[in-house]
Amino acid sequence: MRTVVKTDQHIPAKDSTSSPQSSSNAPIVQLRSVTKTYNNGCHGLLDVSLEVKQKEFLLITGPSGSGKSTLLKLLYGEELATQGEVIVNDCNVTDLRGDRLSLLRRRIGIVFQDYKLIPQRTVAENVTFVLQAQGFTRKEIQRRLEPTLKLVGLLSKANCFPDQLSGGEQQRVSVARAIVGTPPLILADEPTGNLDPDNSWQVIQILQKLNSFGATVIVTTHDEQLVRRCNHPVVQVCNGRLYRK
Ligand SMILES: Nc1ncnc2c1ncn2[C@@H]1O[C@H](COP(=O)(O)OP(=O)(O)OP(=O)(O)O)[C@@H](O)[C@H]1O
Repeated sequence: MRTVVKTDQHIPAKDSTSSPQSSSNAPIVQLRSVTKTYNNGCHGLLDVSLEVKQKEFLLITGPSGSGKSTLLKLLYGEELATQGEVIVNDCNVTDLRGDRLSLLRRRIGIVFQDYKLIPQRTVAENVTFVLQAQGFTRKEIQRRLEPTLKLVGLLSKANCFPDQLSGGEQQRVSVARAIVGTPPLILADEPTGNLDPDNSWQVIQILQKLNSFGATVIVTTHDEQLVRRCNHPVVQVCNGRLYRK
């Protein structure tokens, strides 16, 4: 059996005024004594500290309602911490608004649990939509599209619409959309939540490939079997508190 250790006692936090990190061993994500209390008084996270180094592949596990999604949402500024500091790419996310928050999000690929695909757009359009919004040239978009669809095994489905795809295929479109801009940080919220074991493993392998190319990957899952199969570092969230497994 694995030992469970409270991370908020064991994971060091760095000074918030530190200069930009350049070493590949530098943290890309830091949570320092973070508490998130929602407006209705519900605690999403309680006094959580965590450091994730560049190029790490971290799994966040825990039961439904424990705080996994809250943790990821704090990292891309969808939710703001009630207390503590959330540092991503040397930026204090709590202080970011407007353009500066958009800039940070461009450097984060997000795989949503419910895919969030646009039903009226094809696979190719769903994947390239974000690049267009970010001002990539048409040539650059075309250069990126084919290898990305190939990587997720959907080249032959480029012109299909989401409702013509299986759940696993739709999830892989959402993975393609998250990675096509080659972000240094990928956050995947239950990317295998609705998938069978084969499709789940396929998605994990795609994320592992991106990780081998240098991306930091953080994946939430409640699938203990998948956690054992992956053999990556794991932290567990229980009732809003974080433990290292
Ligand atoms: N917008 C919100 N307003 C109020 N409470 C919320 C909100 N979002 C989440 N919560 C609460 O915060 C706690 C953590 O929720 P969160 O979605 O982070 O859990 P989770 O571990 O991701 O769950 P699941 O595995 O079911 O997705 C839960 O008690 C939830 O009810």
